Amino acid sequence: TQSTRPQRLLHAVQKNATRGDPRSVVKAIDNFCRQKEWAMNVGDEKGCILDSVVSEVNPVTVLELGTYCGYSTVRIASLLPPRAKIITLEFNPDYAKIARQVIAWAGLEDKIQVVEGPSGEWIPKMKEQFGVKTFDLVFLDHWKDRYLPDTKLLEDCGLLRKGSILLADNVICPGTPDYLEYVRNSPRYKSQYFKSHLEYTKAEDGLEKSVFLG
Ligand SMILES: O=C(NCc1cccc(CNc2ccc3[nH]ncc3c2)c1)c1cc(-c2ccc(F)cc2)cc(O)c1O
Ligand SMILES: [Mg+2]
Repeated sequence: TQSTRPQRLLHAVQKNATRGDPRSVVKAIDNFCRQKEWAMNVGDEKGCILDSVVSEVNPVTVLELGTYCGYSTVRIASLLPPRAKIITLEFNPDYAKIARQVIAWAGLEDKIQVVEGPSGEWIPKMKEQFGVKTFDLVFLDHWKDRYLPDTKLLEDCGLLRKGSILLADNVICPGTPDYLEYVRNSPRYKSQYFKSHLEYTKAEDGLEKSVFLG
């Protein structure tokens, strides 16, 4: 039977990256996507912006919406302080299966919890299921029409505190117009756009960083 793109991406990691070396896993995925097949990882250019935001925030609790193959999960987790944790939600079970193996290859299982299911169901359960009080950083990279409803859900569930950072991928391509309008016009957020390019291409894209003001 034909393999899937996530399976081929995992094989490229297992072939080219060093076990236990997260940066080599990131490099192997970027090389695979540049040389072999495009895939919807945040990529190396936007990934550097992600790295700088993570390093600046130094989060203890991170929520990622949309794991895919675990590229940004590994990128973020490799920068976290020792006791910090990242919970990453993935709706597609096939993606989750691959992501767990990519994360294991990077040796970051202890810092990452991959949770399968839709954000709309899991966000209201974060406190009771995972003992989360609030998130220091949320990375939004799932279905683009879910960014706004899930942001409102995070607010309503009391999962954001004064100073929590939302970092959203793809605000230009594919685009998240309703989300952008909300975080840029709401008095409850201070927003900043980081212009970049769609992963592995010359098309414009960018990340929107929004600070929750409480
Ligand atoms: O659409 C995108 N990513 C999201 C996505 C997409 C498919 C499946 C899932 C299933 N995972 C999922 C779903 C719902 C969920 N709820 N909670 C968790 C959760 C997880 C997620 C995307 C597209 C492009 C892109 C494509 C084509 C093109 F030409 C230009 C650009 C570039 C990106 O960087 C992208 O991130
Ligand atoms: Mg994305």
